[in-house]
Amino acid sequence: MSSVSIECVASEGCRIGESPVWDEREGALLYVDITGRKVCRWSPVTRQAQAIALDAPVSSVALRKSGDYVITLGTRFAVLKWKEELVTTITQVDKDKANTRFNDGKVDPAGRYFAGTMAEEIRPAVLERRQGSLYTLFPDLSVVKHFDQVDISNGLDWSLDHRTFFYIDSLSYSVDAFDYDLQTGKIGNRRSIYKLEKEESIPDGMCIDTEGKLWVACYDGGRVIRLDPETGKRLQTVKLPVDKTTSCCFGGKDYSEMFVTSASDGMDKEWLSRQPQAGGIFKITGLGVKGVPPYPFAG
Ligand SMILES: O=C(O)[C@H](O)[C@@H](O)[C@H](O)[C@H](O)CO
Ligand SMILES: [Zn+2]
Repeated sequence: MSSVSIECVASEGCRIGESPVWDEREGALLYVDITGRKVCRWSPVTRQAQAIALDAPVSSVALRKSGDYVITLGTRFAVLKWKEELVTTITQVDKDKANTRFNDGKVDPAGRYFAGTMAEEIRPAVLERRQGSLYTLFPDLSVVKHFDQVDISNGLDWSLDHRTFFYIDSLSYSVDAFDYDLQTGKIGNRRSIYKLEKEESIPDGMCIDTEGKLWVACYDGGRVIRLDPETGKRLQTVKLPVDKTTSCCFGGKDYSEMFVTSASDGMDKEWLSRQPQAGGIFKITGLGVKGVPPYPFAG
């Protein structure tokens, strides 16, 4: 066994850190602070994070083939030009809903941007239920809704053979799988592959490693867990020094390091004083596995 070590690399304290993505072109880690309304880019060279402030909750960020980034902002898909600090709306979803916003999103192996919505939270994990939907933004900029009735649309990724889509609706306390058609982007045959145990609390963001195993950040569980989607067994638990771990991705050299985002919203003074790194970004080394580079949006 290699020895796992954990370091807090950015302690600026996100309100809800989310959507970590390794940007190989820049050699930097992208992430968002949803309620802090910022897209951030952390450089391992300067050990500093730059941030762009936005006018609405920004819940995910993804690479774009032609350069720039794409983001989910409020209920909009948008383009973010980093240097110009310019946001251009692509399209809006949930037009029939007054109180929703996008949450987690990720690009599929064919360059389609998947992202889901949820009702605005009254406080963490407390919200009007079944208001969310899962959407895809296609490279031609059309949008398809896959299903509705989602509580908190969250982590997503694809199997290494691209034939399975993994998805988390947090309040189901389950990690689900769908059959995936890479040609069309269609999903079907939903089933649960893992139910969280009590102390693991709420499943949030996730990513896949090069052995096809899933890593799930457990919100209020203070950990990431590694799951075998074939057997439904948990293979490993890595505990972090903060409770509100929200998402994870691989990055750094050869995608051999894991980055974990966290949140501080919903913590009182006493809780925050026990966990001063809440809202920080953590780097885990020595896991002995690598990740899959993120796919860029093809539109
Ligand atoms: O990080 C996210 O995905 C949500 O935006 C958060 O609000 C939490 O996950 C949620 O509160 C716990 O389920
Ligand atoms: Zn999340």
